[in-house]
Amino acid sequence: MTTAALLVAAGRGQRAGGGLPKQWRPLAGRRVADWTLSQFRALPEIGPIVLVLSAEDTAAWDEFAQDPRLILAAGGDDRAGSVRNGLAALEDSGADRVLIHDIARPCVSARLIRDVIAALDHSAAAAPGLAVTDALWTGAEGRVTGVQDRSGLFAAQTPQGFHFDAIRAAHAAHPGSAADDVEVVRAAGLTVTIVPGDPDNLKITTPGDFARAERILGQTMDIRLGNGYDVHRFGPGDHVTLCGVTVPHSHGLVGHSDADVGMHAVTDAIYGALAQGDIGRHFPPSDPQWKGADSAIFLRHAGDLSRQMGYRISNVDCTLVCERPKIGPHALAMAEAMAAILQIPADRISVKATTSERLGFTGREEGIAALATVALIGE
Ligand SMILES: Nc1ccn([C@@H]2O[C@H](COP(=O)(O)OP(=O)(O)OP(=O)(O)O)[C@@H](O)[C@H]2O)c(=O)n1
Ligand SMILES: C[C@](O)(CO)[C@H](O)COP(=O)(O)O
Repeated sequence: MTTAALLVAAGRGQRAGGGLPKQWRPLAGRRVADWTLSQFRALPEIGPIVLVLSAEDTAAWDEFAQDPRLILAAGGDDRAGSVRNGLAALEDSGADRVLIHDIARPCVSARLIRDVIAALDHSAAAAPGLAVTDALWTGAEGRVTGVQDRSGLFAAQTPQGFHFDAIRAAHAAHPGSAADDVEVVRAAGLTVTIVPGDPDNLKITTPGDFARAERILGQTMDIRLGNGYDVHRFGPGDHVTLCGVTVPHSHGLVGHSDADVGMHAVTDAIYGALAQGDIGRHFPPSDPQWKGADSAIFLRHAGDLSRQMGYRISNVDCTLVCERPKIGPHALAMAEAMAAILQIPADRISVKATTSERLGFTGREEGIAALATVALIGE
């Protein structure tokens, strides 16, 4: 079975205000759309992802066209039109099932997505619904005019899941507007299974919803910290390599690789945050192929592993401990070198130095020590 995700992101977000359409506005450190996308990307059960964009959002088209995982489709006049265009874009993708989701629901959980997929094993259509728990009134001109029986009422959420042929046929047979895709398949005579919804899976609709979504995402943020420490002794030579930068010096550093003590500490901090051992485990010093190796290989591996495990590097702080050489004039270049390897902005990396007041092995200039801390954030 191949399950596709179809994310509708072509709305203008007029009720949310704020100038920019709501899906492109920041939320807890990323854009709303990035949160939603990353929830689907992270699940191995999800195959192709269609992102439906408005023709007006030209910067988004340029940005997402670079992403090989995504199929882009143009938005329609309303949500249903956007869904139809997204389904057409999936025609040759081999998808048997599709989950249709509002990009404006960034707090969707992996649990909910999986529950909808599981329900599709025994139903051609399944969607999350929240049983209404508040009393319901009718009202006019600011006054209650009546009460409404709430029994059997549900608030509809997304992702709404369907067998692909069924939803394609239903939309073709009912090409008008509809509040959601459940309405479309019901008009085509399908039975829809209700999966328990999630109160946190709100649709950002009005300005106040941003603060609520931020609180929810803040609570569920998966943050991992790691530390790294390394030491290399001085030996003969005329330069040292520190955090990827060649610094002229009266001695070199001795090691199995290029002895880049700073980069080793940062690499170990990333492995530590991921609970994936240390450099020695991934690149054993007993293995001759790493003799004199460029430590960028180690750091790149740790950065790639972090992405594969679903974490982005939030920031890195590295301290070099030595009397000499002076680090300050090279600190920015060091941050930039490691940022290029890790594919993160240079202002998320700090390299600084301290002496040990001529105490101990660093004080006696027998070698250089390095400490590093990293923070990883689950995507
Ligand atoms: N022509 C449209 C209209 C809506 N949507 C998408 O449908 C989802 C649910 O719609 P809604 O919350 O109403 O979003 P907007 O239409 O952007 O909001 P508003 O009605 O306030 O303008 C959103 O992810 C929105 O981007 C879409 O892809 N194409
Ligand atoms: C699809 C939906 O999110 C289910 O609750 C909802 O129908 C979208 O409604 P809107 O009027 O487009 O916000």
